[in-house]
Amino acid sequence: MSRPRVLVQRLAHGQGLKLPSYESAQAAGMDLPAALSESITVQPGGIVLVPTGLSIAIPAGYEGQVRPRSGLAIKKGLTVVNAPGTIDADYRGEVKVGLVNLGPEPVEICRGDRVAQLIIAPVVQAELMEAAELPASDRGQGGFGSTGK
Ligand SMILES: O=c1ccn([C@H]2C[C@H](O)[C@@H](COP(=O)(O)OP(=O)(O)OP(=O)(O)O)O2)c(=O)[nH]1
Ligand SMILES: [Mg+2]
Repeated sequence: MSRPRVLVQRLAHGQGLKLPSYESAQAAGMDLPAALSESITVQPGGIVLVPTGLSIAIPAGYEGQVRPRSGLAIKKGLTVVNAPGTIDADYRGEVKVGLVNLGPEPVEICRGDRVAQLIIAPVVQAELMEAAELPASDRGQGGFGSTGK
């Protein structure tokens, strides 16, 4: 499968940091670095918006998803507060990572730490068509556990 080309611009405060890359042959995500000038500590329950020092241009028909790294989430409780974050193809601002500390201890984040991962995925834009009635289905209005445990 051909790879969509994503342009990446390193911002001034991202200079010197490693560009995100796929760390294994079939990795789905590229880790995003924290482009902090100095370390920060996220208190339990605290939310921080972490710069990556990167702006990207994703081709039309794709999106970026900012997802947690499982190691950080499971070991420390540090996860993406709006997971999965959405990077629109037409967004040219800095990619930022919203993190929340769900763990019991403060978590320190240092410059260069890989705090989340970026997935490039195809998207479709639908056409909404207003209708007075919807076509019947077997499920109907059943949901929220209607099929049992
Ligand atoms: O984790 C994220 C989520 C979003 N963004 C950037 C890229 C995205 O294209 C833009 C808008 O995101 P979203 O649509 O989720 O936020 P919004 O609150 O709806 O803002 P807007 O009104 O600007 O769309 O913010 C990030 O850098 N990181
Ligand atoms: Mg939006």
